[in-house]
Amino acid sequence: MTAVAEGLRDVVIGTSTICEVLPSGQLFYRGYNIHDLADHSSFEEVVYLLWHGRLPTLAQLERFKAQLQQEMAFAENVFPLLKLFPKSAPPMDALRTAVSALGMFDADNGIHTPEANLRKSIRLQAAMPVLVAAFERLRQGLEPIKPRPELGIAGNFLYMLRGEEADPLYTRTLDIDFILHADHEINASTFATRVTVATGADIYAGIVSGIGTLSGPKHGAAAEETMRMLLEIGDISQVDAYIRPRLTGEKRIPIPGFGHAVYRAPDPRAQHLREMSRKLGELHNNLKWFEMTTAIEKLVEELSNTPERLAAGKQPIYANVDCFSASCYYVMGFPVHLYTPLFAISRTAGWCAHMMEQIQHQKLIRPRAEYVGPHNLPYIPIAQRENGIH
Ligand SMILES: CC(=O)SCCNC(=O)CCNC(=O)[C@H](O)C(C)(C)COP(=O)(O)OP(=O)(O)OC[C@H]1O[C@@H](n2cnc3c(N)ncnc32)[C@H](O)[C@@H]1OP(=O)(O)O
Ligand SMILES: O=C([O-])CC(=O)C(=O)O
Repeated sequence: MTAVAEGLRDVVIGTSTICEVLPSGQLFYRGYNIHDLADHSSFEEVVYLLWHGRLPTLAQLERFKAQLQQEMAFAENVFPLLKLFPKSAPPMDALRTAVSALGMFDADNGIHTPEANLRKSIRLQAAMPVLVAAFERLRQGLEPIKPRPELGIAGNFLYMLRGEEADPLYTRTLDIDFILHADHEINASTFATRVTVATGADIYAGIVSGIGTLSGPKHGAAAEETMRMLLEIGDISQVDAYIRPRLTGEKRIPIPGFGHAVYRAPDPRAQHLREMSRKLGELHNNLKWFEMTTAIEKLVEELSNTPERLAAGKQPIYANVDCFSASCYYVMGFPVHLYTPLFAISRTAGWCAHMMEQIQHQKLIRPRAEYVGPHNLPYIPIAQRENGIH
């Protein structure tokens, strides 16, 4: 058997035309630079790009937005179920369960034609923000609000969460955040969705796998962990005392929001989020979290930029996409437990694009493990086994 690739690092699982991640710190969706998309595009336009492989014309985008808007009420099928969940349920668990149930209301469930998969993707993309906002209101003891589809995905999400139309600056900030989080090649959750549909399972099953996989702190929950760390540190004067021992002490503890499995240079998405965090901080006259994150960033880079690490071919440890998302969301007033669901809303775009591509490939994904356990043990009948010696 070939050499073991722990964590499948740098293993190429197939070809794709969706997303290119370069270790040198560049990111492209369908060949378009993430910087151009973040500066000029809307989330809906990026979803169209990811699913259709080309940027839409104005008429195509209007038609696509209308399709998304039409499906925003679809999520209401599972509102009675959301009401049964405990208010203390982790929102990612609620989302995973709600999406799983929603599939049973979709007439296209189990139909695998490209047309049916596109219709389901539109329904899922429209449903995710509605489900997240509705469950958050229920958690707060409030009734879910009916969507206002004409506000678009980001605007309607903010409206459904707060019961009032959001400031256009907030809507645009969230829209850019969704663009930046929409896709990232074969990250863990996208891989999980591809593995799921490669068996012939439905894309609802794939999204359930994706949500479950995104919920871990090494992946999608890193922004929540970053914010909890910022709150624990409490003040910029405490940054050094908190970070230094975790990076250089006997027992190393990973710093959330830093490091990446592919990038060996700064994550190109972080620069947009850093700037957004600064602007939001200025707007609210609350630069505390931005400044604290920047101080951590400077220290982590400095402490990881050692001659020993560089000699061993390791790079400084840079901020990833989750690092400055934390302070952006906090200043925008989102509860910390909503940060990962926000990620799931945007990543649905990438998950669906990858699942639709995977279904075209029609190849089961089935890697191997190198077996290193014992061989050929004698089978001892249960009555003769003693204290684990058998
Ligand atoms: C959307 C996303 O999923 S982005 C990632 C979100 N996750 C996080 O922010 C959690 C914190 N980060 C991490 O745990 C890691 O960086 C991961 C899981 C993302 C990537 O892990 P790996 O691929 O193993 O990282 P990599 O091989 O580049 O690590 C190289 C070295 O840097 C260290 N390192 C990497 N990230 C960190 C970090 N956040 N804090 C401290 N040290 C780190 C590793 O311990 C390793 O050092 P060593 O070889 O001396 O033991
Ligand atoms: O690509 C990865 O491994 C993680 C990541 O940045 C993402 O999913 O956005």
